[in-house]
Amino acid sequence: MIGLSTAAEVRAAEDVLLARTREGVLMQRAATGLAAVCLRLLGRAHGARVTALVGAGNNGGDALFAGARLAARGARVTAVLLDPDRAHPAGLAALRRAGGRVTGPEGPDGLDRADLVLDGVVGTGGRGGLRPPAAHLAARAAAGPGVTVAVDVPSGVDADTGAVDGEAFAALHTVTFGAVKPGLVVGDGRGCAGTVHLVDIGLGPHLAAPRAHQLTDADVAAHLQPPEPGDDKYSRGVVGVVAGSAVYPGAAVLCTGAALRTRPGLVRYAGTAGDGVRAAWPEAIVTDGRPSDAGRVQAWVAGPGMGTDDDARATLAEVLATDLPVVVDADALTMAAREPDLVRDRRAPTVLTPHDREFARFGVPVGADRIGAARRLAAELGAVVLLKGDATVVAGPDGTAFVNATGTAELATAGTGDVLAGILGALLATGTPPAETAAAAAAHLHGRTGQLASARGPLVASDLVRHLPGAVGLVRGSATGSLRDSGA
Ligand SMILES: NC(=O)C1=CN([C@@H]2O[C@H](COP(=O)(O)OP(=O)(O)OC[C@H]3O[C@@H](n4cnc5c(N)ncnc54)[C@H](OP(=O)(O)O)[C@@H]3O)[C@@H](O)[C@H]2O)[C@@H](O)CC1
Ligand SMILES: [K+]
Repeated sequence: MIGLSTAAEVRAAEDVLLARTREGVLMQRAATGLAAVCLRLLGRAHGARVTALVGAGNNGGDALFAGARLAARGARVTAVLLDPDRAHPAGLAALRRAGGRVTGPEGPDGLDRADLVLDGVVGTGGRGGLRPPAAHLAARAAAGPGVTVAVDVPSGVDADTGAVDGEAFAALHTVTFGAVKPGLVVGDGRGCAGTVHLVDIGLGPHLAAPRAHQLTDADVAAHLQPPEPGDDKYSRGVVGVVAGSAVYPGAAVLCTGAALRTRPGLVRYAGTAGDGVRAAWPEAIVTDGRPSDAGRVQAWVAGPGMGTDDDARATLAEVLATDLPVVVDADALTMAAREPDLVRDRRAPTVLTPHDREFARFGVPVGADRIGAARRLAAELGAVVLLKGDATVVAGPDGTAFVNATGTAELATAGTGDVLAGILGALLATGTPPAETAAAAAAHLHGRTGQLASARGPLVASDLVRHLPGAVGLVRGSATGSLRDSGA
């Protein structure tokens, strides 16, 4: 699990460490790690052209010291000082000693010929979008040929929320220090940060326990264990699905299939799309009656394609009145937004899975702080909120949050939400992980499935169902190191 630490949490840990280390040690650690990543990206130092955009704070200091290291290895480094009178004095001296050139914001900056552009305008001390002329230089860097590398945080991005209020530096890579900040992996900040590289500067023991996390394949694999010799269809979790309708059985078919393919135990379906489900999934146990006719289940998935009429409302209320975990998706969200008391403070876990428009029906639009928004609704309803997006956010009522790392734009197509709901039902049915962890694991697996299903071209939702067993295998395999990266 990767902890996501806010700027204040990082600063508090830095303060403890600064008091115990010689002056400048932390910045040297940061600059050394930054220069090492730049060298890897450049492939060579000698003759490489590097332009560093340098603000007046310590973020600029990091860029200057890293520039000095690159210059000492033969790179042609130009530092563009945005506020020449306030540039980090020791960093500036080091760059000059190493043979780097220095110019003001109006001077010759080499941006249009640079092999690499370092963004040291502003880091965790920033407020709001970039000011001119930094905004102008950032736009030129993005349009130029150089690899763009943000120092700690892309300037203009809110390190805690990922909000961009105005202009921000568009980085292909971000080298961040001490801990990954939430703003690098969520919201608009995710798009500005590119690939995130974490440099250890020794903060670990001093960091407060993070309240937000990213799961890795290894974390998710722990919830996708193969069956053991004593397992049977009941011990692997029985999922109940209320979804779809006679006219639109598709959602029921996708949701049921996803639950079956995630953990092939037992799926019971109750509703008017029974014929469609029987035809597609003979493995499912189908009743055309009410949820109470379905037999014993361990978690319910309610909502995809079920409609919002009186009958659908009664079905949803019946499921929510049980003491079982319930996934509230799609049409069920519309009904829950009308009547929040249906879901508020149930004793068993409830997981709501809104996209932005569904979220707004609960009263307040998502806004730029997606983690904050999910936490607010989760606390208000006493439920887990899974807020869908490029980087899906999960929040529990106690504020524990997760940001998904495996999302792909290919998942933005009809029916993929029905598949996610089915995966989530399967992971909730065993009741082992806390519901927010199960929801985060479901989002992770859904993303991995999307990556797999779109490896050779665009996907449709039923491709996801077909690729689920492969994705489960991929996640398990990556976790033991036999396949691909860690998934973070
Ligand atoms: N502490 C440590 O030991 C370590 C810290 N480290 C590093 O320090 C960084 C934090 O440094 P920091 O606190 O000095 O603030 P920083 O991010 O440089 O910004 C302040 C400057 O930005 C300016 N500015 C603000 N908003 C702006 C905007 N929208 N657009 C343009 N400018 C804007 C603001 O201007 P002012 O408002 O004062 O006019 C001020 O000049 C951290 O991210 C990491 O890189 C590492 O070396 C590890 C050890
Ligand atoms: K920066």
